[in-house]
Amino acid sequence: MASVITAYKGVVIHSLRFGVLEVLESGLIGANAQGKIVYVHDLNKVPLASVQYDRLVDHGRKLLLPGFVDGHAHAPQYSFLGVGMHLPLLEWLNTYTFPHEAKFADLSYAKSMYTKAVKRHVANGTTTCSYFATVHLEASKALADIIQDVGQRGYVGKVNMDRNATPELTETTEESLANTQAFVDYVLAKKDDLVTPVITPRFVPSTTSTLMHGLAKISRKHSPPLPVQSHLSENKNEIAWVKELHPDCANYAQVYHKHGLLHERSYMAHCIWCGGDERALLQSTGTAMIHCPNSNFSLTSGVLNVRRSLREGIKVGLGTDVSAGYTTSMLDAVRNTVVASKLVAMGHGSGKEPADADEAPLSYAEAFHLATVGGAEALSLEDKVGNFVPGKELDMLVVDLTADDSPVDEYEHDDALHRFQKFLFVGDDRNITDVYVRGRQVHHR
Ligand SMILES: O=c1[nH]c(=O)c2nc[nH]c2[nH]1
Ligand SMILES: [Zn+2]
Repeated sequence: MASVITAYKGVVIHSLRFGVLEVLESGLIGANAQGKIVYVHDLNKVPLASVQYDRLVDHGRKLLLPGFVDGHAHAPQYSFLGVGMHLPLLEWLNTYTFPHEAKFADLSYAKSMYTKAVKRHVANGTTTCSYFATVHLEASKALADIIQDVGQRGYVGKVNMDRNATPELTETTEESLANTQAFVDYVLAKKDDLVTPVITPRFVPSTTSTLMHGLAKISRKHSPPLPVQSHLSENKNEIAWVKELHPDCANYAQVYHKHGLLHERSYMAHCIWCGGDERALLQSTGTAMIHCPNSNFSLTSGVLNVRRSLREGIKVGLGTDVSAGYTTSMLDAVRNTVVASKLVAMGHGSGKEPADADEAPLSYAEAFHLATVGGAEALSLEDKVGNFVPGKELDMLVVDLTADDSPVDEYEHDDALHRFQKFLFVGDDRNITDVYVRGRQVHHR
């Protein structure tokens, strides 16, 4: 029997290629009962009467956009979102992050905080999110359960730390590996491909060589390997510390590589200060960068030259980095990506190379591509999400610029692209009326 098709009518805007948007003023997206996109039509060319569907949802002048992919967020850090923005990385970790993360030993506290965090990300239009949990096994399992209950597409990792953490957060190497294996087994036993376990060494200073080797082994036991997420070259003091800990390695990225942690399903937050050799290593291993500009400004870490990384063939996605970044909103990541690229264009990029000052800033279409398709590529989800290409799954936002409490005004002279730009730069979660993941509605306001 043919699958039931639901057709969504509205103003369809999505990114086909870097900087290339498709805009359908009168668009129609069809999805089957499994949530797969079966067609996208331009109703100015194809009459509605000729299209097959079982149910029509008419969103009128509302925008239909692909959901955002947040490539890097710390779910426990939602508990102090907006606090501590006056400190640089290492001081911020010791003063705020570690004490707050220690509280996730308490499972009922963890469940309550993780529920708030995941719902807030979804309400802001993040249909796919890659989360760090904490070192705690039970709380990490609870985060995976909550992502599944809410219906978000989630990548989730139990964090590993067996050195240079506070006593409450320091695991033994054996415990860290055993609990990671238990976490992976727990998530895979769900047999739900919306929830994926991720190997999550916090960063080089907090993981010993033995632990890094063991984690790589857990990842590479699978084919394709389990995803690996971590932090790389964020802050100059952090980089100097890594050099002290691993004097035999030429650079920071080389430490992960030497331990087997860079492969086609690895993605690293920040990468601000990566030199040419490190970037070449990321490119050749298929490791993606997750650009988190709000975090990079907030912790005074630096400014990544995104266009150069893309030109060199490195996959780039965007992240909020909650709560070194002070919002769950990927709209903010889009805006700050544009701002960071303008700083680079004005010669203020980090790890400067002569070409920096000639770099063109990123356009809104390019930044939106990174927040959707780029993130999907970074997480190896490009065959499933990122845009509305038939065969992919329907992860979609319905955006109403005329919502009662909308922060945006629209006028008769605003065409679809003007309205889209207004949402990107002025809109917020009040404009996001509905969120769908794999064709299932997971949020409505
Ligand atoms: O932005 C960051 N957030 C963190 O929690 C963290 N841990 C190590 N390095 C980090 N960077
Ligand atoms: Zn982070």
